[in-house]
Amino acid sequence: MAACAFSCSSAAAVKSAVFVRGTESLSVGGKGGRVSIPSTSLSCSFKALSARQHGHCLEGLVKHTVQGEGSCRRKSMAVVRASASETSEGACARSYKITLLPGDGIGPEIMKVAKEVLKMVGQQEGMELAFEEALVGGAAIDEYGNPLPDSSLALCRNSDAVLLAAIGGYKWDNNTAHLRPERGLLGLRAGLGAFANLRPATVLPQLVDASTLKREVVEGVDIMVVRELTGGIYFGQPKGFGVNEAGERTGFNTMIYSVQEIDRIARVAFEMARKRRGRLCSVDKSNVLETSQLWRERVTEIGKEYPDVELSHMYVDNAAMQLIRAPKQFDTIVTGNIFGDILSDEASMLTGSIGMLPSASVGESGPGLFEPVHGSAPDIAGQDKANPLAQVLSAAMMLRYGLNEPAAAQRIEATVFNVLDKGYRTGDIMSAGKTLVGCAQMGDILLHSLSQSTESHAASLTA
Ligand SMILES: NC(=O)c1ccc[n+]([C@@H]2O[C@H](COP(=O)([O-])OP(=O)(O)OC[C@H]3O[C@@H](n4cnc5c(N)ncnc54)[C@H](O)[C@@H]3O)[C@@H](O)[C@H]2O)c1
Ligand SMILES: CC(C)[C@H](C(=O)O)[C@@H](O)C(=O)O
Repeated sequence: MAACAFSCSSAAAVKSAVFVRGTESLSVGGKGGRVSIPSTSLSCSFKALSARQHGHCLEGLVKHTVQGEGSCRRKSMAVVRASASETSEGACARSYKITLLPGDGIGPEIMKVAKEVLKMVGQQEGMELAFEEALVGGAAIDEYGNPLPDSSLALCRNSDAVLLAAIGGYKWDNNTAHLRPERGLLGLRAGLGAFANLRPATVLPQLVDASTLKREVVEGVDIMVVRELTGGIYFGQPKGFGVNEAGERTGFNTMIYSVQEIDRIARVAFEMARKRRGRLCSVDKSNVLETSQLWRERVTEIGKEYPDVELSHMYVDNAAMQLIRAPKQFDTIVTGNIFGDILSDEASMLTGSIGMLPSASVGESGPGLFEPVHGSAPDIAGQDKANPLAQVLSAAMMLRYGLNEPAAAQRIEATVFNVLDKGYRTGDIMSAGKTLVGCAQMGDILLHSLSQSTESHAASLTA
């Protein structure tokens, strides 16, 4: 596994113009936090969030430790990795262990595309990518009677990054709770400590008309939803089924957040907002819920550390409405687990399709988890109709946020951009005058376009 060090100052260390615009650097975990998302300058921070020189780099997201200025110069980047090996060209190869979790439904179809794209971009960027696959969700229930076998979690934990497709399907919908695919996903997120879920919703110019909303409403939308992922009502105890005084069956869950859980996700969100357009909207239901009252109080308190970020608060019901009414008012949104689940799905429709939205889930230590926002789409599984772009873009987020390989990430994003520019569309984003393709064909087109990409071409899209 890669233990790396890097210190780069490259114009080619790309700022993505497309999907994570302006979010080049982000430290997770607050003061003393251990995860840093790479910046355009590819220097890392640790402890003091503002100390973005070189020095400490994250242990955590990529389990890397900085060892000083790189001695291997590749293209315009100075990169050194403890495990770097010499390639036949004498260039430094960075080695990464990536666990792939294809999961269920359309998962295997879209993962196949993403894997091929990663293989090609790995060659182009001089990375050694070692892939291992494991079962999770329904596929793991079928094989092992467990939606998250210990072996799958162990493999993930021992990776540099985890790329998940999606889990779930009709077949397992009536299983008892511990034998549901969703339980595997939640266990994975918790098991990796991936508490911060970054869900960008960016309307690409090519897809403005794919949205069900009016062009003038969605054009230019660029929102980052920062969703708390390992707390709240999803994990609160007690939960279960019972019987009330009238003898009726009941079901109950507990929505609970601790100060520490709120503070750390708030810091992630403030950092994110600071790197974007400097506006953070915290979404809660503090007019009703005590959990939300604490949430609002703590977010306001943490906000004092970020005087440069404009903080606002909004009730979740209003936020759901405002996202449709005037989505451009939002820059960065921070919210709890269940509100984030719902709002990010809603935000996906601004962009045309949930099939376009990637996500990154990161924690204070351990590898990050990268997955599309969408589910296993059982209604179209096995029909070659799935849009693989959210999966491919999740792979790009993995490269940028999980492996600190922004040039490779940007190369993928530019390729997606190009393919859309040329008019290729899967069914979910199809519009008049465009060319309808299936999942596999979209993969072939991506590979063809990627094979023709050059660094200068990729960089020109971000200029
Ligand atoms: N992260 C995950 O693994 C995840 C996320 C959400 C839902 N799920 C699970 O997925 C299953 C189905 O859930 P659902 O139907 O509510 O949500 P879904 O996201 O799977 O599908 C919703 C709709 O969007 C379409 N869609 C989704 N992804 C698409 C893609 N890449 N290309 C084209 N169309 C796409 C589907 O065909 C469907 O019509 C459930 O078992 C659910 O628990 C898993
Ligand atoms: C499948 C389910 C557990 C999951 C969630 O609710 O978090 C999904 O909806 C998502 O958004 O990734």
